[in-house]
Amino acid sequence: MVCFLSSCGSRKTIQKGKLMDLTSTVIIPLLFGSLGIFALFRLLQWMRMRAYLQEAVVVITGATSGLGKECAKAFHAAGSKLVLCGRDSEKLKDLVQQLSTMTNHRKNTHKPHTVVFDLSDTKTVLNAAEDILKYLGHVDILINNAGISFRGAIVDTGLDVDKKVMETNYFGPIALTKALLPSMIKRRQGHIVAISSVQGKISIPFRSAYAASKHATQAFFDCLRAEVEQYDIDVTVVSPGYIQTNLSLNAVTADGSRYGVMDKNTAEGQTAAEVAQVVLNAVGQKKKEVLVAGLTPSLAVYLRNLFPRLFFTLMATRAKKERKAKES
Ligand SMILES: NC(=O)C1=CN([C@@H]2O[C@H](COP(=O)(O)OP(=O)(O)OC[C@H]3O[C@@H](n4cnc5c(N)ncnc54)[C@H](OP(=O)(O)O)[C@@H]3O)[C@@H](O)[C@H]2O)C=CC1
Ligand SMILES: CCCCCCCCCCCCCCCC(=O)OCC(=O)COP(=O)(O)O
Repeated sequence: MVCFLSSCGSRKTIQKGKLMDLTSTVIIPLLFGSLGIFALFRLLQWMRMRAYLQEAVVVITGATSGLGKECAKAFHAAGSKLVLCGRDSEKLKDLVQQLSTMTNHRKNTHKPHTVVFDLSDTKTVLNAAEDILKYLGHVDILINNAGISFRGAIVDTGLDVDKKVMETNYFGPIALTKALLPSMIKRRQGHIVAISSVQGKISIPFRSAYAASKHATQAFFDCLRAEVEQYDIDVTVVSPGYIQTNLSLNAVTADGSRYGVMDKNTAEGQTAAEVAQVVLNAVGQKKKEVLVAGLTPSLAVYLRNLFPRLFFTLMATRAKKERKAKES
């Protein structure tokens, strides 16, 4: 019996030794090897992204404010050649001045070009596209960022207001995209980005024109992605939740006037600089779509798709509550 116990003990010791051998000869080298390969892969991915953005001709609409302005800073710092678009030439000049003071010692930065046009006027959009191609020869990355929001009840809203939001958020960006697309197809190279919204995936009360324009944006650029893949052109749709910008201040209301209120959700949203970094990385990694939102807006998207009846009930309750708050 004593002899049996001692043989058991020594077998356990041998097994323990074998396990330690296996850990030191196989598991640890395998673990470190995999970590090394992963780190190398990420480094190569990062280098490829940096090379892609450096010297790329990047057109950004709505560069005078909020997310567009922060995207301008992020892409400028990455060494891209910018074409900054906006309606206000003074604001664009100020931004160029601001960018010229941002130095990046490790990168060659470029003085941006500016183009002034109104997205809701298709003729000026087409002229702008012509000018961009004339002066820069080609566009590598188009960031359709400019947009306006809306606040109002459908029953009170004139069709001219719906059209204005649609012109700015949908027809303007698609006109610019269509005008630049043939040159991208010819070069078999290009990247088109649409800054949509969580409201391109869900619809909330008193945002009809805005949510409709963002749903149309999502649909158009999803179709485009499929159609241009054969020409090696990439399409990225970015869907942010609330961002701390002037979007609510600049929103139009049912009668076409400016809303002029900084909403609590907007003021408490993500910073525009944070979202601009997400846009930069999404473009660098050629992502097809990105949802960049807090917990509630993100869950709302899943709820809309998985439990639509519950989502519709919640939205109806929200509409009643908001109407009551307005009346009191
Ligand atoms: N802020 C938020 O919570 C969210 C924003 N987004 C989207 O982000 C994008 C940027 O908006 P954001 O930075 O937040 O808002 P801002 O109001 O701060 O910026 C909007 C930009 O769009 C430009 N713009 C508006 N109308 C026109 C027009 N007719 N022609 C040309 N340019 C125009 C503005 O120019 P100007 O200075 O001349 O007015 C401004 O540069 C929009 O597409 C918006 O829908 C998406 C989700 C959330
Ligand atoms: C924690 C459990 C949550 C479960 C989900 C309940 C669903 C509640 C509804 C939430 C609605 C979220 C709306 C998000 C809207 C949004 O992020 O929009 C981004 C914008 O484009 C903002 O534009 P706006 O003009 O509306 O300020």
